[in-house]
Amino acid sequence: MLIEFKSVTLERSGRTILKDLNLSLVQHRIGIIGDNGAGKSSLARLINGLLTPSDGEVWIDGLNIAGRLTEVRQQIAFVFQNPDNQIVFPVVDEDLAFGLKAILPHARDRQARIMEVLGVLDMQDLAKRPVAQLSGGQKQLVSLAGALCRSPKLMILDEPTAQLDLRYRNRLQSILSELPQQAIVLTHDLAMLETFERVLVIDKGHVVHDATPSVAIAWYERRCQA
Ligand SMILES: Nc1ncnc2c1ncn2[C@@H]1O[C@H](COP(=O)(O)OP(=O)(O)OP(=O)(O)O)[C@@H](O)[C@H]1O
Repeated sequence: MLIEFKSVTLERSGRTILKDLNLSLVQHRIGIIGDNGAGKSSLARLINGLLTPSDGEVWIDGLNIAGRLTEVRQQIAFVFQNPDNQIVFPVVDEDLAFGLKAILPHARDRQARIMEVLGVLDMQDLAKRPVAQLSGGQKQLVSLAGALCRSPKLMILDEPTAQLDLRYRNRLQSILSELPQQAIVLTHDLAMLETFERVLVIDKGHVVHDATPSVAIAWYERRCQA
């Protein structure tokens, strides 16, 4: 997908969060890094219409997303930093099935898809578990499974490794490397992005660096040491 920010400014509660952003995002793997509060999540939420620009426009594949939110959200899966924002139903497979209802009308097909994706994540044993009994990392994986089940055109992952142990963090990295879809990853786990095509550094609502991972990460690390 081609995601374009055209002179986008975002204000919330009277504060300018993002200022006059002009961006064209088309690469298969894009990382977004920056300090806490820099504006990464806000930028990502503009892409699927969870936030609306105060000024300017966000376009996807040549069309302004304003007024096309249902269509845009069918194509873009957003995995939130806090999985509690995403998981609605009390049992894992019920929650995953709900997200699939519009795509797979037959319960048997939904269950097959769910077990396939849980298998990829090596977490089939969680299918019948109550969500309330899951650890933070397991909930993060259920959110990820929900996104993968729907095979969206674009996945936006906000801090996907924040609660994962090393084994699952590495598994996520390998899943991402094989995922056919486009992905935008917001993270403080800089090593995750080494194989990406492009990394943006956000600071105080501006894109302050935009380069290949090795260049952008080295720039950001130097800046953090200064
Ligand atoms: N509802 C809101 N009203 C006012 N300001 C907000 C609101 N939500 C977020 N902000 C502010 O917007 C700024 C950017 O927040 P955002 O969550 O986009 O940052 P981030 O780069 O994703 O941070 P982190 O790495 O800590 O997740 C922060 O200063 C935050 O306090």
